[in-house]
Amino acid sequence: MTEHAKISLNNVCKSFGRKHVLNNLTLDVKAGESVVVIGGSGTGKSVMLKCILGLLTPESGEIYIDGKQIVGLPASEREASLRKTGMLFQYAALFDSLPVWENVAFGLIQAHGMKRSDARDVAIEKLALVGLGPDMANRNPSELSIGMQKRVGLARAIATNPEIIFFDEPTTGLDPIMGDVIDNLIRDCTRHLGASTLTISHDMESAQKIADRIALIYKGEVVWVGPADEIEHCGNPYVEQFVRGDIKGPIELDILKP
Ligand SMILES: Nc1ncnc2c1ncn2[C@@H]1O[C@H](COP(=O)(O)OP(=O)(O)OP(=O)(O)O)[C@@H](O)[C@H]1O
Repeated sequence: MTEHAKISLNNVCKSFGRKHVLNNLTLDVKAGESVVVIGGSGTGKSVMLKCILGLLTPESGEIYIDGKQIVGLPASEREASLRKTGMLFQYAALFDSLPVWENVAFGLIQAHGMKRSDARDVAIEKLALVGLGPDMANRNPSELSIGMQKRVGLARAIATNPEIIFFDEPTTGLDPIMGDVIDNLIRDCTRHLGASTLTISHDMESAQKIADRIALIYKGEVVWVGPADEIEHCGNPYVEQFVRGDIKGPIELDILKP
């Protein structure tokens, strides 16, 4: 594990039957750093995130969260490490049965035992950080646009002031302008908190906006990792093909195989 890494994956392998999805995947996120993992469909990005969140168990390798190795730990100990993290899911994944403020305050009340009235105050403060006024607090999530739901999801992800935040395809399903708004909010909110973030994305433009470093994964391996502003001129053939969106190059599409 790299010194000061907040998240560290070391030679992580995960297969389903004979299909090797993660192949010795190694990646670090340092304190205060934003790392975006990009890659095509089916390259293992979600499986990587599920291994970190303990929803899948790798066959081998180690995963450290803030220095603590979590693979193979009993659920209660793993959950204790994950309590210092926040997460924004792909489609915000809000509870329709709860008003907006309670969605934001959910972790504060359930995992941190905060009094409901205090948690509501924190929720309103976090909603303000993502540009939503107190009039939103009692609304039902199903009344909101997708962009607003993403903002609520972001407010929830930062509600506990987590040191580590995971973002799963944060701009998927948004128009380019709303995508840009969400990218800016992600960048500003996470910098404001000093959080370390790991984001998975298909979207190069979004990755370049929010990342300090970008990692490209292909067939469950990191084939390039480097500073976001170097990606366009790095000379790596996998990156060049991905950036150009070209069919020709070392990246094979399963769908084109005979
Ligand atoms: N529970 C599972 N059982 C069997 N195979 C799985 C399971 N979960 C994922 N896979 C396979 O693992 C591979 C990687 O999937 P993953 O969802 O990580 O891709 P991804 O890079 O996140 O793609 P996308 O960007 O399309 O979401 C795929 O071939 C997928 O079918």
